[in-house]
Amino acid sequence: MIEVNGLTRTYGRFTAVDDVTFTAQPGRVTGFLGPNGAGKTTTMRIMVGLTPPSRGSVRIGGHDYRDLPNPGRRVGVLLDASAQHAGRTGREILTVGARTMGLPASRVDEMLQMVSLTEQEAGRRLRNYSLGMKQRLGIAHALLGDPEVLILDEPANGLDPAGIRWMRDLLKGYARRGGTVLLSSHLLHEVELIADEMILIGRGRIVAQGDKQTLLAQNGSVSTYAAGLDRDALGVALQRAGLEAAPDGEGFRVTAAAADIGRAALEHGVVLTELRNAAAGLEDLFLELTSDTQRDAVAAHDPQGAAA
Ligand SMILES: Nc1ncnc2c1ncn2[C@@H]1O[C@H](COP(=O)(O)OP(=O)(O)OP(=O)(O)O)[C@@H](O)[C@H]1O
Repeated sequence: MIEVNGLTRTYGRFTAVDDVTFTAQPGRVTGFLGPNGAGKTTTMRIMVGLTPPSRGSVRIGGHDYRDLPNPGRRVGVLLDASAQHAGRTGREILTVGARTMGLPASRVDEMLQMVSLTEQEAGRRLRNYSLGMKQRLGIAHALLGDPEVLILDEPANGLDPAGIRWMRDLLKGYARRGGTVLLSSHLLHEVELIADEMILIGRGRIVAQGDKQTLLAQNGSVSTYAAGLDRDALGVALQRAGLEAAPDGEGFRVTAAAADIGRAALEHGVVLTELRNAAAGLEDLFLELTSDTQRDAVAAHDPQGAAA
């Protein structure tokens, strides 16, 4: 388990991480999601003792990371896949890691196999690795000591679609076996499919957290598109049922569940031709919650403003 409590990091007068509190539970994949510069990397660096916090604390399995005698056996870390000796081969990097952790050399082959790096690729120097290969090696390095906690910063970066699916299955399996996974991303779709829990961060502050359903429900995203054979009659039926409806194309966007709309239509003898979930979804929620922290907010919503 990772427990982050009131974590704050300032640089001069700038606050990069602002009173961040959350828990990543064993058996779950927790996604740490936020736009560029939101404070994800800084938070993760503090977790593993690379950056001191200005305030607050992080406990991993009840301990401060720096107090762990053989940290690689407890916590697998991938912060920057390029932050290894560029002149070493992939195999050498894993071998050094295995020796430091007191693991048998056979573990290196197991890991290379697990991340699908071939014998030939493992013999290449890191400086000649593609970004995706570096990520695979970084994941192998994080998993080397069979730790119970994984902290991964943008692990999907540079992976192709098949690689992303592979990583998703790997991390889900790891969590299913009781591991704690915290992974960051600035891309919602990468996190959405893999994370059981999501922590949304913007400008150093947590703006929302919970599982997908909770996040959507908390933010009142119940919205249904409804259309009927007789548009006016449907409008009257919705109004009489006290449902909030806004005209949208041939039908209405209604702030109500499909069952309530169906009932209203039935009561007034209106034939429905379309009834579907029109909730904005997590993407919109993510952009909305972090809107004042998105540097491209104006350009994205106001193309003319962007051109001006
Ligand atoms: N050593 C430092 N000195 C000054 N500012 C820093 C330092 N390290 C990080 N920052 C600032 O803190 C903010 C958060 O950066 P961080 O790298 O944690 O963001 P991030 O969420 O990981 O972003 P990205 O998705 O772009 O990787 C940024 O504005 C960054 O410039």
